[in-house]
Amino acid sequence: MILFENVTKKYRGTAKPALDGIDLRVDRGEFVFIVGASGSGKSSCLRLILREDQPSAGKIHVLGQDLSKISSRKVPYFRRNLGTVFQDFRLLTNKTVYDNVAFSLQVIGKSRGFIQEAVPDTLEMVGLANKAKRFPHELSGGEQQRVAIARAIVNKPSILLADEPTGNLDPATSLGIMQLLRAINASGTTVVMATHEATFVDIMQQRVVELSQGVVVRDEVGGGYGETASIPVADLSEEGVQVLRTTEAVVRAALAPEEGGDPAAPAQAAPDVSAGDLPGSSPVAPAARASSAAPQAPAAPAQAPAAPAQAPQPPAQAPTGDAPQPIPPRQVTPPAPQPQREASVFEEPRPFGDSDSDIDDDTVRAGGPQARRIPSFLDPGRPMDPVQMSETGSLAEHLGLSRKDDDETDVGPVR
Ligand SMILES: Nc1ncnc2c1ncn2[C@@H]1O[C@H](COP(=O)(O)OP(=O)(O)OP(=O)(O)O)[C@@H](O)[C@H]1O
Repeated sequence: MILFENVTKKYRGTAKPALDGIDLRVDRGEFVFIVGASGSGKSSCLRLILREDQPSAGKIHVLGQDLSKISSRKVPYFRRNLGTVFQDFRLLTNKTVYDNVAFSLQVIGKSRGFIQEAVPDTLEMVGLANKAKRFPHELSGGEQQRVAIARAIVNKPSILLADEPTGNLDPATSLGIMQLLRAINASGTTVVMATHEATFVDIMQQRVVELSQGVVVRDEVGGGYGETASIPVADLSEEGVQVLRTTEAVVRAALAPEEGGDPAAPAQAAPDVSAGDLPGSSPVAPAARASSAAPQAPAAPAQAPAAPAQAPQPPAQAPTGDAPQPIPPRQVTPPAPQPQREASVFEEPRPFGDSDSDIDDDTVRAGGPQARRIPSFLDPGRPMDPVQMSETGSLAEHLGLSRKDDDETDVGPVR
């Protein structure tokens, strides 16, 4: 699907190449993190895949095409197969959410009927069906990134390239974005993501390609960001470390594959971390914080831990002989479950005082005065059937998202 053969990229006026003899193969359906210190060549790599730039030496094939043979005139057609997401969202500020997503289809000449069907479906998929009429400045950062992701996937690209997609987001919001990228990958889209986010890379146990000064120094499946010399350790405050650890506990429980289960299937037992564990929220009980802050410690729950409710899901793809051989997932010990509290890590700040009518009923969880509004497709307990999804190509449908929601009245025709 993506093949780099001895690729070197040297920018004009620079002494050292940004990429130096890279060999890389990414197969269909993979989720690959590209990590490395600032300046190690991650973005250069993505730009070459996108054919925004050409290598100084070596060959690049993407989707079976030799990129050196694609004429400039045909590059836009080639790019229709690739979705891109960036750290800074890059939304059109004078267009609504709906029109931002629709625009990417209009420019490639999709019919009005196609657009009117595809855009609401995709907005549902990213949990923004009820915000179609908003403008970017009326959205939170996480919501803006979800618009950018909707725009990137609305034309069902084979490959999604993400350059630091969570770089401008807080940890809890980033988690929602990672869940979304993972769901998109589970539906069959190959995802290549450049990132500095050690937490997600460590926990998601996907393939990790590490660059150092333009050279691949590590390429492993199920690897972590962890103890790599080329990654700068962030200068975090005590509070920052605490937030990161708390997030790590949440992410581990929500995203890590179950032991012996399918890496593409979401963990069935939601972690017991409430909004109180998240930055900017009220303090939590010491016991809860302690369990979150020490995710590796053996769980010693007072009550029997929640057993996985589902049998392991089938893999999204049959492994190919060319793909790197998976290594067994690392032992992951989620924080000890605590009854009476549900995960609410997907809840984002609601700075604009949304009324309840703004919320899709399907996303409101029953149970208690503080029923949380979690887009159902982001619910870590929600089973996915990637095989079924890939058969129809409709992620929204197989995530159980009905189109009979309030977005039908919310979105208007393309202007
Ligand atoms: N257009 C350019 N002209 C000259 N040098 C460039 C250009 N783009 C990137 N470089 C250099 O190439 C090297 C790799 O840059 P690149 O942006 O690919 O790294 P990166 O790993 O994505 O960094 P970061 O994590 O900071 O985004 C750096 O030394 C950078 O200064």
